[in-house]
Amino acid sequence: MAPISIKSVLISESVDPRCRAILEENGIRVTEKQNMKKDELIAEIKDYDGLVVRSATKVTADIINAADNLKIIGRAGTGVDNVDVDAATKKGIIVMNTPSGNTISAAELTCALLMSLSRNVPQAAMSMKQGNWDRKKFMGAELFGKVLGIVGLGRIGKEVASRMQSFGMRTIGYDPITPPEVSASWGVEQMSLEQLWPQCDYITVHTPLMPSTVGLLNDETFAKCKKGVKVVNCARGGIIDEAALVRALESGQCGGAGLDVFVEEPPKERSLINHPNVISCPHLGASTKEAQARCGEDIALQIVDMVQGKKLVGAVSSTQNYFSVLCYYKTCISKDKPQNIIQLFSTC
Ligand SMILES: NC(=O)c1ccc[n+]([C@@H]2O[C@H](COP(=O)([O-])OP(=O)(O)OC[C@H]3O[C@@H](n4cnc5c(N)ncnc54)[C@H](O)[C@@H]3O)[C@@H](O)[C@H]2O)c1
Ligand SMILES: O=C(O)[C@H](O)COP(=O)(O)O
Repeated sequence: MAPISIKSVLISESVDPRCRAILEENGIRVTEKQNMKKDELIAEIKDYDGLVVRSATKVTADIINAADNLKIIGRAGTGVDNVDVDAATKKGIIVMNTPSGNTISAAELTCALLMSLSRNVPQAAMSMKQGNWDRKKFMGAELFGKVLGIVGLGRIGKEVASRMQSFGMRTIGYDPITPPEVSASWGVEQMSLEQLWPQCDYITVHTPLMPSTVGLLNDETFAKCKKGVKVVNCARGGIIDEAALVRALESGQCGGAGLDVFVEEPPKERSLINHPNVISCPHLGASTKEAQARCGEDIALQIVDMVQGKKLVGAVSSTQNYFSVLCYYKTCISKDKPQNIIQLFSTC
């Protein structure tokens, strides 16, 4: 690939210091500025060739349109739903992510929420802090022998499956791209969502947020589930419709929810978070030392590879790494024929 000149990079969120160090070692000037207001970003973005973000910076079309010199948007993490990939592609800006860097951390948090839901750990801990000793109220249920439905059998879905199988859970799942024989080799039986909903004691979602996954769990699909099903969302707010979830919790159709992500972050609407059967975290899936070190390092190395004209290999390992692979190739190779990556993916 022809080298791409990147002299200055803005890091707009808390990214591991290795990111800055690697970029600077390679002669790239780095500015770190957190909590920038949208107008500030619009005013300053023209000064940079590269932008490194996590999930909090909303890289909207108006920011991209003001980014006269931007060549790359690097997402130190997985989801790129906070980046207007379409607008970036039209402007010839490459969008890259580091999708495998936080897989294990997100999978481990998902398992922690599943276990916490089964044994009411956060509620019991809170009750103890309040001076109580309530052994009856927090009666739980074993995970052993229960059915876990995994919607989205990519990197994280696969890691969740193997961990929860070790607890004796039966794992079933659905994914429009991962072949059933592949997921079967990791012990996940694939089936249609219609078949999956009524069988699950627990459901966890691990899809990207895109039009086809918004509200995957809604009033209609909750009604198809077992009464008392427990759900976990460590993927993106909105994959489980929040208003439908409140209604399902109120009616008892949903017996509990473990949520790491929300439509609005931080959420202003408190009815979900305050519900006694909801346990929640402030988007902590990738918040481990290890995940942050990997993501910060990976994104810096990927940028340096581009500066040096190297082919992007990095974490690219399967068709599921669609943002890294396709955005890279479509902007570098098919610049004359920009395609909407999300549409392309959802029609695969
Ligand atoms: N909470 C966190 O901090 C955290 C951390 C890492 C990743 N995530 C999020 O987790 C999600 C999954 O990440 P990943 O690395 O496993 O991604 P991945 O690309 O490896 O897997 C996603 C899978 O979802 C499948 N999929 C797409 N549309 C679907 C649909 N309609 N129904 C069922 N499956 C569908 C894809 O085929 C793919 O296999 C992303 O949204 C990501 O942003 C959150
Ligand atoms: O998609 C991701 O990588 C996760 O949601 C993590 O987001 P964060 O980098 O803002 O923690």
